[in-house]
Amino acid sequence: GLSGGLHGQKVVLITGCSSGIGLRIAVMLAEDEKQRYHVIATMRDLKRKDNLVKAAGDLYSKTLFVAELDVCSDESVKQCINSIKDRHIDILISNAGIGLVGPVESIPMDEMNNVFETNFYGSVRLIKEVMPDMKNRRAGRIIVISSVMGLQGVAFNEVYAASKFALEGFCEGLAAQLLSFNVTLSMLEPGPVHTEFELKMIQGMKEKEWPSVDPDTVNYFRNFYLPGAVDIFEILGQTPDHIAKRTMSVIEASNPHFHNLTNPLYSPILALKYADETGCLSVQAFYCMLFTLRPLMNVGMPVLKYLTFGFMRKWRISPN
Ligand SMILES: NC(=O)C1=CN([C@@H]2O[C@H](COP(=O)(O)OP(=O)(O)OC[C@H]3O[C@@H](n4cnc5c(N)ncnc54)[C@H](OP(=O)(O)O)[C@@H]3O)[C@@H](O)[C@H]2O)C=CC1
Ligand SMILES: CC1=C(/C=C/C(C)=C/C=C/C(C)=C/C=O)C(C)(C)CCC1
Repeated sequence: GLSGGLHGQKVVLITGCSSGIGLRIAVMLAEDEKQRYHVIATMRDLKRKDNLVKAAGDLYSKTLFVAELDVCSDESVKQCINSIKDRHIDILISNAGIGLVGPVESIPMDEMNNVFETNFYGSVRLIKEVMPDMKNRRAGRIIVISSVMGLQGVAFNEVYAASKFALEGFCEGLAAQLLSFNVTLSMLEPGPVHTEFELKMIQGMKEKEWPSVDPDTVNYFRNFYLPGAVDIFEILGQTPDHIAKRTMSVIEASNPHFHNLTNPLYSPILALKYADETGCLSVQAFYCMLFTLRPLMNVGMPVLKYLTFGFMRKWRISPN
């Protein structure tokens, strides 16, 4: 069965565990020395479970169990939650998500819908199904994998950022409501993380044609944004392991925070938004870093490095 593990074990359900961050969180919790967690690692397509099963090794069927769950389907979510003993979930980790990069004018509306259906409604659907039981029991933890792009937009990622902004707004309201039921809700806001997400975001974009987009925009995207994004991942990229450790510390905290930014090197970029309430500072700085500084003298990235490493080095903070 999916649950009914050792006495006193916490039941954890995680979405999107076929790869990346979800896979690492599932395995790390299953590897807990004190075996405190009964992990239900879910994915939409069980044919993709091999990497997870291999990473879990001996723990598969001991502390880690695999189940099917597609966050885009009401039926799939209900079926999975109903299959759990007493529908009892102590810790819910909403991780499943997809990226979307490229000039807005080239993206069909149904692709935008799919991103919202997965990243926003996918989390909403899951939380809506699990939350009433947590409220009833007056206990529970919900952790949502958001993104720095849930707090600050990035050029050519408009729709992805919007889906994560939506999630942040939804969860900020809910977190306050849930406190009176002793249920905590926390967001994780990672910057770039080396997963399949990165491959899809960068590799997948290099060969792509943009027939319906004007040449200037295509030029900005291909020759300014993409190399910039490659640099950002190279300079700031974290491992899924880092995000899993951070998730673990949120789970174990007695009073978990609502926002949990995982990458101290990204914080100075985010600080631009909060340093100037008119919004001009961050919009202008992004414009300069992306379109003017970088190509002119190839100083865009040094500026970024100064913003991040320059400020942070003296406090000896590293991305991993
Ligand atoms: N990598 C990064 O730079 C960052 C990622 N994030 C967020 O982290 C989360 C995990 O992404 P990451 O591990 O990097 O990327 P991956 O692409 O490696 O993993 C995404 C996971 O989500 C799953 N998924 C997609 N659609 C659905 C669905 N409808 N139902 C269930 N599962 C689904 C994928 O399954 P399948 O294998 O079937 O496609 C996969 O298991 C996402 O929410 C992402 O937005 C946040 C900040 C930075
Ligand atoms: C190119 C470029 C940028 C790109 C940032 C990127 C690419 C961030 C990626 C974040 C991810 C992948 C989050 C996932 O959820 C900045 C710093 C905004 C400004 C300078 C130029």
